[in-house]
Amino acid sequence: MSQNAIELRGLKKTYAATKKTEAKTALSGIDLDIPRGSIFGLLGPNGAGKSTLINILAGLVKKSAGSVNIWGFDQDENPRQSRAAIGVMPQELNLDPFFTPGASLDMQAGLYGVPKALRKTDEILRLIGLEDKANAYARSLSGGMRRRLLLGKALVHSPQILVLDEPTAGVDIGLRQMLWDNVRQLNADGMTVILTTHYLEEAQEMCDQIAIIHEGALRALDTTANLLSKLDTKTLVVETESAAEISLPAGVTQSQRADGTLAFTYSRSAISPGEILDALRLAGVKILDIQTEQPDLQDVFLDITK
Ligand SMILES: Nc1ncnc2c1ncn2[C@@H]1O[C@H](COP(=O)(O)OP(=O)(O)OP(=O)(O)O)[C@@H](O)[C@H]1O
Repeated sequence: MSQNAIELRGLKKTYAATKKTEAKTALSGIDLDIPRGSIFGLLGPNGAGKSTLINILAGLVKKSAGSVNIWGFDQDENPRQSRAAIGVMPQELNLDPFFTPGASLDMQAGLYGVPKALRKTDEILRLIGLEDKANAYARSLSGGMRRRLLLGKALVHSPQILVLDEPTAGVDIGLRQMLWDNVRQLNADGMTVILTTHYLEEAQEMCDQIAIIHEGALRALDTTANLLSKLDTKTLVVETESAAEISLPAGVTQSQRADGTLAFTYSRSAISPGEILDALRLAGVKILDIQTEQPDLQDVFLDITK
């Protein structure tokens, strides 16, 4: 059996034209393997095609071409099994206001055909910290509690793969921490996690592997560490006592930051920070403090999607 949780080949999606809108190609042929057991980040600017991809995985949007294999099951040949392998926490808070969290989880389990004896309603309520709200109406829950309930609903059928679409958009730090603790725990217990987020620091911290999509195409796919090491630029930040005319090695750009420090950006494969410091000394600049800055995921992202 395949060692990948998800395998996509030539995945395309074109939304049909309507009276008001032209046809729109959201995915233009994606080949992608997502390894089992990983926390995988799907990143891209607004409109890149992330939600389309996730909705195709969830069986909510019909692909135009290509193949989707989920946990070894081809989506066209085995739609039921491939759907059962995946749980999706959607972006929108689409909860029925008249259901209690307990009833909501129970009904979702019923929709997935989980027999009553195998339902884990109490266990899930505990995991998402809503055991004391089991019998409260959804409309009385705070936004954060509703989001936790959506996570719970994605888990009722014990899927092998959990998909989180912008799980932390607009949530406070406490809830964000709780969601990530939940996700780490589920992943440690063997669940493959796929997430989209606009918070790049979060992706950098959480994900083993990252795919960047832009305008419907896959632009980068690598481990987070490799993506970060690919960017060759580095910055040396120097606090000086006095300004001076500095004759810098070719390829180094100098700028002044708002706090008065000088920033020198250079290509680390071509220049060493020692060469920049030598140039500063030669110009008679007195150095009070120095630090270097590595590129972060935001730099990688901007480089790829510019
Ligand atoms: N139902 C639809 N009908 C027509 N076009 C659509 C539909 N859904 C999405 N699109 C278009 O497809 C493209 C990709 O949209 P998608 O929602 O997949 O992007 P996204 O990467 O999830 O963006 P965001 O980060 O803003 O959520 C966009 O140009 C969008 O306008």
